[in-house]
Amino acid sequence: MDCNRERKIEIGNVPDFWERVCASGTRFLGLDYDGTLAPFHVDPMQARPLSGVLELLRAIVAKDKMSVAVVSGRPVAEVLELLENLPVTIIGSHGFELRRPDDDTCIVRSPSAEQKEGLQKAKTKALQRGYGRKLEFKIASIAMHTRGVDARLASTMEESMFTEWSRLALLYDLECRRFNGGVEIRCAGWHKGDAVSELLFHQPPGVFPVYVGDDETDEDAFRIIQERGIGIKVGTSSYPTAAKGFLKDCQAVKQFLEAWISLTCTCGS
Ligand SMILES: O=P(O)(O)OC[C@H]1O[C@H](O[C@H]2O[C@H](CO)[C@@H](O)[C@H](O)[C@H]2O)[C@H](O)[C@@H](O)[C@@H]1O
Repeated sequence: MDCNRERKIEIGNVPDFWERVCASGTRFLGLDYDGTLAPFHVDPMQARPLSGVLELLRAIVAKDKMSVAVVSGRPVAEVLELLENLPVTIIGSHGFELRRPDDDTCIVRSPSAEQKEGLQKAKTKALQRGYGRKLEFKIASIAMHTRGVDARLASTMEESMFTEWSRLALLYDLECRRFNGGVEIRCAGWHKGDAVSELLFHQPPGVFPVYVGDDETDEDAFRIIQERGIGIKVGTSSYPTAAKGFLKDCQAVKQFLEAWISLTCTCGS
């Protein structure tokens, strides 16, 4: 990896981003997966990082594997497969799973009995509507995917499940959230932001956190770090965001990673 060439993509809305990162003694980088490291694809297991991104991640991890984490709504096992077993901390299932780079075991937060009952009812509701083939079952949530579905039908599906699942959420300590390409009902009380906060607790005091993500679920992480670091939103926002900076798309994220590497080479990590 060429460390000597300066490559600094501009971070929208934060013109002094690289100066601020460089001025910090230690940094932590949190990266969302879908829509951030990998462009969307109708088939979730075909959503691969852009060419060259895995190599960049390997270089960042080789420098300091404890200062970076991939934070996803996907199960850890899927992220690990898509990242070709990259030895990096992975937070999966919106924070409910954690896998450390040196440990094959995955730490899982279990939903309560009440939440499990609610998820079961949520499954039944979706099956009754005939959406079974669009469901994804995870440790603490059920997602209904609509990518690839005709836009009007997708909207009908999303609205109906959002309404039904929101009712159930109130009764079973769950929450219903929209995401890019569907709707998800998931356990309340823990999210990406909490999981990132837990990781930061084990970082050196004064660490400067940067978090890059594209989706509504990343807002929890943006909020957690906003007082002490910088959240970067990928793409344009159709809702208010707690991120301070912006990157256009996954290609821009790749350029960001290149700049991050050259930065840690020139001003230390
Ligand atoms: O937190 P993320 O890493 O952004 O994960 C969010 C969801 O990503 C996956 O779904 C999304 O990407 C798929 C592949 O491009 C796409 O088909 C789908 O429409 C997107 O919503 C994943 O399947 C979900 O489990 C994650 O929650």
